[in-house]
Amino acid sequence: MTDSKKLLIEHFKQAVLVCRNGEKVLKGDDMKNVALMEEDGDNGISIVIDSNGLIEAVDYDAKIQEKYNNTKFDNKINAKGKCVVPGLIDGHTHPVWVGDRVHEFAMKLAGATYMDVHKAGGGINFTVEHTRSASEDELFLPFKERLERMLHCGTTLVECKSGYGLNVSTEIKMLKVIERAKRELPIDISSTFCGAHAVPKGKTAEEATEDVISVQLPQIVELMKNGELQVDNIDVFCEKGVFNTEQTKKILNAGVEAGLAINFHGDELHPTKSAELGAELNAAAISHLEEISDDGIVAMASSGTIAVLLPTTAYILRLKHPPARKMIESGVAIALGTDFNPNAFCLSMPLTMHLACVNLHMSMNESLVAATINAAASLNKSDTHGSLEVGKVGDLVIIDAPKWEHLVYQLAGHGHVIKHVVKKGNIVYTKP
Ligand SMILES: N=CN[C@@H](CCC(=O)O)C(=O)O
Ligand SMILES: [Zn+2]
Repeated sequence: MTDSKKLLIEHFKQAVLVCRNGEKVLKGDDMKNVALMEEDGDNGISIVIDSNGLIEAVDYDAKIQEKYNNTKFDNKINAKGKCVVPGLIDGHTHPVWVGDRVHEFAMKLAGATYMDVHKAGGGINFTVEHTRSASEDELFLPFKERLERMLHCGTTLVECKSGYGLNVSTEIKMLKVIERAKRELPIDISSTFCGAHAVPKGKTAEEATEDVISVQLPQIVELMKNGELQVDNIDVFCEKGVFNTEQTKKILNAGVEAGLAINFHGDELHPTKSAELGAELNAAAISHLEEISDDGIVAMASSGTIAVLLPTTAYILRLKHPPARKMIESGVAIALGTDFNPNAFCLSMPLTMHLACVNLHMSMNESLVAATINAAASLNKSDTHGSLEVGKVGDLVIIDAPKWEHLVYQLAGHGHVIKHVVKKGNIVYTKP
């Protein structure tokens, strides 16, 4: 009697493992060299995914055929001439909301800045109004569609924030909608409480800080205790005119006391010494960092805090880009995120990787590392995600091209280039 496995993918041309020796994060020159296997003449490469959806073997066809000769597979894919990369990981999104902001895109194209729109009552506060009055079902449906579109772009693990409630009932509603997606969709989610995403109308920043710490967080902790919510990270928008460094520190510390990992917005529109603060607090990750200081770079390199860079933000808002090269050369680990939100409507990691290459001057290898193992590390998940190594989840993307780089090179071409997306050994998307 032979045991059966979930999936065999065979005969492919390149397997981009990303890591080979269980590395949890890649920095500096190590971001340049992704671990890769190439077919050897007629001997292609195969991957076996076991009945639990974990990677059991990655090797040349001949070796796999010999070892698994008598094994039954639920599914087989002949990937001759194709390439395989790990499932992509989106390190930063705001995907739970209703009420688009296409009108604001027009305003920004006409010259308004992000803060002009925000101060005029638009921006986050516009989305808050719509999201507060939506039911859980009304929030879930567009969220589900967005997650499905992310999956079709190759994303198999995504960080999802609350933050369009700014009061306890709507923040909890958003986090519950995220829990429902975890149950119903074949995508892994790292859930982030971002009750300090903006100062709600009618409150000062000081009052909002107090509300997040003394009202919102304790109720979320109760729901975590009784199993209704499973929240992973705490986030704050640390920015001039939003939450200052002192307020940010208080909220992040309260999050840590509640058992959450620090993963916050900082140094985006103005320098706020967010990088220095995150390093001091041993943050898992800081996002944006367009305005990071030289001291901030040094501090993040020594604390090991991951920089989640969001090239769509600077692109859409015509801001200066974060100094990715300087950060990489100084030893800061870089991850990437789409920053999907009503201001930056981008669900595609391949497009984000392309922008990172062109605008942040990253190489394609660096962009893949940033979209896999380093993004996993920013979510404390690089033990299980982010590379094609034995024992990790069987999440991968099969690329219909002779080199994996076509995923990045073909600008907005992911719909054509991605043939299959596999989540835990299940084929969850096949190009029509
Ligand atoms: N900067 C703060 N938060 C978002 C924007 C959210 C919004 O505008 O709705 C970001 O990461 O870009
Ligand atoms: Zn954001």
